Amino acid sequence: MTPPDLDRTNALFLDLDGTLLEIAETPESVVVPPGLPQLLDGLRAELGGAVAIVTGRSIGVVDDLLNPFVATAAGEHGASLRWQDGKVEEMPKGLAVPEAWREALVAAADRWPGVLVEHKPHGVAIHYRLVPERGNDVWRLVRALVPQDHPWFRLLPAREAVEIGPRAASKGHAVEQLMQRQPFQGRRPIFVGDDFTDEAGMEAARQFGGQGLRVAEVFDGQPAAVRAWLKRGLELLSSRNAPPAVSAGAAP
Ligand SMILES: O=P(O)(O)OC[C@H]1O[C@H](O[C@H]2O[C@H](CO)[C@@H](O)[C@H](O)[C@H]2O)[C@H](O)[C@@H](O)[C@@H]1O
Repeated sequence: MTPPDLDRTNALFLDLDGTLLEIAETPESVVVPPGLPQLLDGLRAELGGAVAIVTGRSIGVVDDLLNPFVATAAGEHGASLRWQDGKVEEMPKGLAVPEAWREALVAAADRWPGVLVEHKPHGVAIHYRLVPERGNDVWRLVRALVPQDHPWFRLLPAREAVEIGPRAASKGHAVEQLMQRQPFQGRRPIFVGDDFTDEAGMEAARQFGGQGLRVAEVFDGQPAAVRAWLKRGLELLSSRNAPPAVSAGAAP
């Protein structure tokens, strides 16, 4: 499948890791390609503001990574939502994983060199990319901590990681929320993602008459190809907006 040409009726919902950014060995070692913040800013200007980052990262980390671009964003898989006017909503407010779980994960990471714990305001991720052979131990531990029927929290499989986060949060719900307000309302959403948690975002985009694009299927698994598509999209949108060229000698 080839990705669609962007047009002015679109809204963009973009996942970060594995979609806009190449996967790195650790969460901190991702590299933001030069020009990406400016590319996102240009798209936002051409799409009347309708560009959102929908990610598992916290919104604070998104700001650090994409600086100086300050995104409309859903962070922690939809547990927090920042609207275009900068207002942040937490869903549900004040809910964070129990300290005892964080401590158990940190203690395990101390015992298992290479296993990393990433704390977030609502949730926590535990990564085993550096030591894939620890994957089973990590999963056993988180399953013991978080019962399947826990009323508030649930496990989310991630790429060489597993996360514990609020049960009520989902990227699909985040897209639904954003689509109900300007500047997204009434547009045709395109959600681009690479991971299990992105599927709900893609489904929500389809429900609103748009598309969900899987990086593996549409972009050969390459974030660079996603960025190239966005760059072409920006050129297309800007050229359609440009005043018609006047050839020499033509009437003004
Ligand atoms: O929703 P996303 O924007 O795709 O974020 C999902 C998680 O991405 C990060 O972890 C993943 O990327 C790391 C850097 O490339 C990689 O080292 C790790 O193995 C991946 O699981 C991030 O650290 C998490 O907080 C996000 O939830």
